[in-house]
Amino acid sequence: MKTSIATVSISGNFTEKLDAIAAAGFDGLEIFEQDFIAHDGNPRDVGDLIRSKGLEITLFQPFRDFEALPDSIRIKAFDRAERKFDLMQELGTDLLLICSSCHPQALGGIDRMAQDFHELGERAAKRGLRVGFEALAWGKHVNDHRDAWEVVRRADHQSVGLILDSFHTLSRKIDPNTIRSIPGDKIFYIHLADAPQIEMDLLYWSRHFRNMPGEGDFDIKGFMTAVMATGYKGPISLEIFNDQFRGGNPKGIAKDGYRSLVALMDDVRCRGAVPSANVAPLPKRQSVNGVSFVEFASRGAEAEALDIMLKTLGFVHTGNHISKQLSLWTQGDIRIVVNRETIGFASSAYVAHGSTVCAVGLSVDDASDAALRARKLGAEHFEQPTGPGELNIPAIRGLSGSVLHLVDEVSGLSEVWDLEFTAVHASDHMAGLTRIDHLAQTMSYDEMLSWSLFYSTLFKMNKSPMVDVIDPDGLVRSQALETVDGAFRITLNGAETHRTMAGRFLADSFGASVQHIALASDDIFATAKALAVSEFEPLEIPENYYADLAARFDLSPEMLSQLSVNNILYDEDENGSFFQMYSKPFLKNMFFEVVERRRNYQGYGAPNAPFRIAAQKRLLRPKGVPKA
Ligand SMILES: O=C(O)c1ccc(O)c(O)c1
Ligand SMILES: [Mg+2]
Repeated sequence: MKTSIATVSISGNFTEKLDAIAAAGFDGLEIFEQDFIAHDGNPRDVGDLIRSKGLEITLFQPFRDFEALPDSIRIKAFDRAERKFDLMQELGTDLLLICSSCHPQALGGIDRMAQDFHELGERAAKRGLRVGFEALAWGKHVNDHRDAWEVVRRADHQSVGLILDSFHTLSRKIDPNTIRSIPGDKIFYIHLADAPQIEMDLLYWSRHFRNMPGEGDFDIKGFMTAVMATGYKGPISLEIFNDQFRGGNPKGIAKDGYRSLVALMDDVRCRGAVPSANVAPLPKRQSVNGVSFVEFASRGAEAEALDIMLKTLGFVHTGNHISKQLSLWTQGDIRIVVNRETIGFASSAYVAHGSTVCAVGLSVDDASDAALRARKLGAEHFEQPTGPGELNIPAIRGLSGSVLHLVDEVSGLSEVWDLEFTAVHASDHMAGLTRIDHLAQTMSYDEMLSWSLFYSTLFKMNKSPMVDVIDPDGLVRSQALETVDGAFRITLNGAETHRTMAGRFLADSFGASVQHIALASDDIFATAKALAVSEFEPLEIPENYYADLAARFDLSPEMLSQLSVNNILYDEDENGSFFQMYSKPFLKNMFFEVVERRRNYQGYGAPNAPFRIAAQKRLLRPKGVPKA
């Protein structure tokens, strides 16, 4: 099974596209005609250049408005095709994609189209070339792969086949299982693209919003499983028209594409649809059992401020590292490490970003398998020298080069705390915080698809629908990913302007990172009481908010007054209710959140975000100072 990608999917000039595609690991590429025309090299040299990078040209496309034209312009269409055949022979590729006609004069008629394709097949065969017919979702007469197949079937020529494109089939909600009855050897090529489920004009949706398999909402696995059932053995190729990607980093986008394709083929293989010899299996996707630890890189006064914040949140400084300047703070199952080292990875993270979450430990069933899967999907391995008595925990690079450690029980890695840390204080005077409910990572909006693909391909995690978070100074988009049991939750918050709280954090910390950590309590009112004793200062929520709560929900006066006295925010969904309390912002716009989920509430309190952000911004922007 060959992997391929269309040049149109990648940003940059032609050479940058080729380099990025080769570096990502693809077997081949399809030349999108515009990219070739804009390039200044002759076709023979372009072909040689591509092959010198170890890539095959799997297809040339698109050839438009060919079939079922009236006689007056039909001859010209065949002449155009001959010119493209010349070009393909120079380039060194044998397959031309013909997309269904949008020509205003196209006549339609299955047999007329089939006749045209038969004749074109004859001409292609003379040169050892082939043509494939793809139904555009907005084609004038053919806009459904079943009709395109009927044309190909009636053309009855060995050099004429069908090209399927997941976007055109799934955007029109055509059942992909209709593909199963097409003979695999008559399918010449597969285009794969996902897309967010939005109601819009098909052409506009396709040309601007496609994304990598797994990044959108289409059932790409169902589509691919049906394709594989036909016995199809040709290339699978990404064809992604996306405005963000056009302006993105070529290498990063190519890498995401490869990751999405490899993960997809492995998922399809797991469904038994691909002979296992065809695709090497990846170690299986694992769930995440929770956040094992969060590590901050910090120094001096900022580290002191962090210590104080942890203390007021009821954490206890329980241990110090045997050889490094690492202090461990614990509460319930939560571990927070403050790293004050002046050499090594955390120190570099501090120099680059200031005080920051430099590492996160995720607890999984099999850490080395999880690390191997990640590396096979293109994640960067991380290792740093270990001192005497220290364990080498499998790790990969995550957001902005931070480190994601994978910790399991099997290999004794979870005992690192006993082995590497000496006890300082016994844990007492806790505020009832039990575990990390979720980590919130802030990034630029352009990075969101990439990181959501990262988590969903590495681990067994589901995406929630994206929500808009209204900041007084702009919009922030938020995408949550969570394991089925909710043991690990992460929210990705995408900022587009530096004026939002998220955008300011991004600018101040020179890159994406964890902006807040939500800590779970089983009884938020008891926690609030304990936190008052430890002098925790909650973010103050205005009375207007509580007056609105009284109008929106059926809450008792006692409950409303308890919420208001404790500055606790409230939300509910059909499964349960949610309570949230925030810290004031500290360091560079970071903060903690305390949450209680009752029954089976699944969200993150998105309706409360505008009020929380406004309250935080009141503290960050002194009164009377005009906004920037
Ligand atoms: O948007 C288009 O015109 C277009 C062209 C070629 C394709 O393969 C395709 O899927 C769409
Ligand atoms: Mg296509």
